[in-house]
Amino acid sequence: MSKKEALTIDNLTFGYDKEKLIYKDFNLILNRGELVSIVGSSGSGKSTLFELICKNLTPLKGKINVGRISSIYQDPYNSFHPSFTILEQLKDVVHKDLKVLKEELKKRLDQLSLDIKLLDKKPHELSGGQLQRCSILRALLMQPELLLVDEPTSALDNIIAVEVMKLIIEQLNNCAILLITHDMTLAKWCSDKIINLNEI
Ligand SMILES: Nc1ncnc2c1ncn2[C@@H]1O[C@H](COP(=O)(O)OP(=O)(O)OP(=O)(O)O)[C@@H](O)[C@H]1O
Repeated sequence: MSKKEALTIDNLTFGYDKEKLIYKDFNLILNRGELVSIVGSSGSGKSTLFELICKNLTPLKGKINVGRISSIYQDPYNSFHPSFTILEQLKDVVHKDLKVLKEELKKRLDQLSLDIKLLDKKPHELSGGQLQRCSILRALLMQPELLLVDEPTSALDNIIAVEVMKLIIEQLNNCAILLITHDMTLAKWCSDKIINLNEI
């Protein structure tokens, strides 16, 4: 994998049932700075692709090479530990001195319309939208090479959703983004390339 590549998928073949393949000799190269959207009807294999990239599933054939990944999922309650505050959990993934982290956070909190006081709360004390913005914040602080984004704005209202997508896209200087979405307007607006799994 060259330095500019964040993800390479070579001849991926996979099906939960070997007789019923979801991917057959599927190829994808995603370079840093690119955003590729994955669209397709329900059950077409969008989440399965993320599971394969995260190595939670093993290909039947083919190879996936990937650098440091962070993910933003639809349901943020599953991605935070219920017993710790948001700040404690951000500190754990970022490995930065608290003072340095707080300086960096000040800049990002405004962009995400998040009040600093929320950081001292535990996940269940936040609304779904607030917690989703915290999961976006955490993913961005991790400085991944590949950002996996699954319907990130479904829990947000429209105005915040556009701001949040803009903030995610600003990360393109440093990393590649693979976006799962049902929203074709959003995909057309932000993607370098759209892969329709109904057509592979
Ligand atoms: N753990 C599993 N075991 C067996 N089959 C599965 C498993 N997970 C998903 N599938 C099947 O694999 C296919 C692809 O599922 P996947 O969840 O990747 O689709 P999707 O495109 O993400 O769907 P949606 O848009 O509804 O979230 C579906 O037919 C699904 O029923």
